[in-house]
Amino acid sequence: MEEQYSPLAQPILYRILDANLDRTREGLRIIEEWCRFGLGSGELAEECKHLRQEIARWHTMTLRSYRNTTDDPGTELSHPQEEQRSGIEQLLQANFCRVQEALRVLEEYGKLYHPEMGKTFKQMRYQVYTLESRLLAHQRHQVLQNSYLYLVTSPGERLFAIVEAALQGGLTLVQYRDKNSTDEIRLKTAQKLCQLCHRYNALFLVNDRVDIALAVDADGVHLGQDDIPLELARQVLGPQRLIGRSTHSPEDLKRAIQEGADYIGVGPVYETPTKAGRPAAGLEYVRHAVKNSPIPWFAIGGIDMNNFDDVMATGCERVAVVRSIMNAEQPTLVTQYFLSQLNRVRNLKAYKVLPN
Ligand SMILES: Cc1ncc(COP(=O)(O)OP(=O)(O)O)c(N)n1
Ligand SMILES: Cc1nc(C(=O)O)sc1CCOP(=O)(O)O
Ligand SMILES: [Mg+2]
Repeated sequence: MEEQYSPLAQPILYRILDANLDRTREGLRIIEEWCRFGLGSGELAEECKHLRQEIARWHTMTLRSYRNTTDDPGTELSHPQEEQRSGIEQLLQANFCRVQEALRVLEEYGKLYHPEMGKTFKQMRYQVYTLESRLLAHQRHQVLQNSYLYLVTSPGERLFAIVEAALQGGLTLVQYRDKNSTDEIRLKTAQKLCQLCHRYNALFLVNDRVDIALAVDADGVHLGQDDIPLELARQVLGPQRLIGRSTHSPEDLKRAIQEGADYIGVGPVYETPTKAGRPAAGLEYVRHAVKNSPIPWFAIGGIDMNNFDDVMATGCERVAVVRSIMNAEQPTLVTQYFLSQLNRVRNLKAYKVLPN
């Protein structure tokens, strides 16, 4: 790498560059390990590796030779937040932040070192922003793919306690549904629920309201047939957030898939007081979804422990419930029961005891 002399005292510049080259390489390595071992995504891991190699080309022996760790006051500095990570989400966020900050430093100080360095590191910073979005999207889709039980909430004094109990039972997908509260309450509740779900690495979606989903940084939104068009929601939310769509007929199902829904609701399987007035689409429509939906879908409407086996007998693998969990005396146990039964059916299919 050719060097250009700068007015800044050379050892200082070289130490700044060395420290930040190190920081970006380390941060990217941490992210890469998650892409590889956590997400099993060769493509994302390869991208991190490629970036690390690009950065390594700038990390010359000359720059490294100016390192002076013993006299660096920065090695002693640590923020309490660096000592603790609440989960993988926070760990990744902290490392993306660290990499992006260091790339910005390299972009600015690099201009004093080499005519190409500023431009190169600016480009890399944008590549890292894109990587962060892709990783987040990948992670969300993966959790969705592995979610077989979906809790759609109803308002009530025990809302947070019930959702937390269900999360403790292994729930990974939650939708906040509240038809009557003021927007002020909806926003506050959504914020709290979102934090709660993320603490358990579960996805959090908002019913109907794209604006609230965005405001609380939810993982996505659930739209009904009478809500805003999916295309518009996608424009607002971007490609990395999830969009679910209710469907009540084969035509709805086909359209939702064509419009790019990430998952669909299929129902009501049975008439239900939670959605009073909507006629049941029935098990026949569930059988149609079994054969025709290439994307994840959840049977919904009146599903409880008594009729669960009938629903599963159609070949359905995922269910969404409101009352079965929200009205349960022991939401953790009910969640565990549903999850174990859903698991059992999938295992029977995997071992060919049941047809796929
Ligand atoms: C998973 C899931 N499926 C269907 C619905 C119903 O949505 P919608 O038709 O928009 O009715 P409301 O829930 O808004 O009354 C859902 N919420 N979740
Ligand atoms: C919110 C909702 N949507 C439905 C649909 O078919 O689109 S059925 C439904 C209510 C589901 O509540 P419960 O589990 O209490 O019957
Ligand atoms: Mg709706």
